[in-house]
Amino acid sequence: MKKGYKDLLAEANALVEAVDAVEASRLHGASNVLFVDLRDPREREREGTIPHAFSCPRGMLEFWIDPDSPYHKPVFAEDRLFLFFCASGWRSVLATKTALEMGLENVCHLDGGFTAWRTAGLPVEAAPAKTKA
Ligand SMILES: O=S(=O)([O-])[S-]
Repeated sequence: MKKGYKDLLAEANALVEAVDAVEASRLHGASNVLFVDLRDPREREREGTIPHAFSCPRGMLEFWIDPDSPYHKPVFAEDRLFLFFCASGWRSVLATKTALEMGLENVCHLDGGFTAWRTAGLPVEAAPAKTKA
């Protein structure tokens, strides 16, 4: 392996701002902060999510951020702090590094992810499966 996952994580951790669950809970609810849930829909349905989190499956991140992409989501063009989280913090630190490299300046990730949030006794809401219209 030219560069393994540990190398990628170390590089990202050196660059990216991490917030712990308590710090994240202080940011939660502020209108200029968007919590971005990178987990897959099945993880969200099984575990629930952080209230009002915006769901962006990790695989779509680059395409939803880039305004030149046909899949762009305007929410990523808003002037906000984007707080990325996943289950335990690996996907989110890599995703946050990517978001920074793409030009989003106001970004951080939740150290320990949703697991740390739930373990801290912070609020969780159900994330029901989307029903087809
Ligand atoms: O990417 S992960 O930390 O949720 S396993």
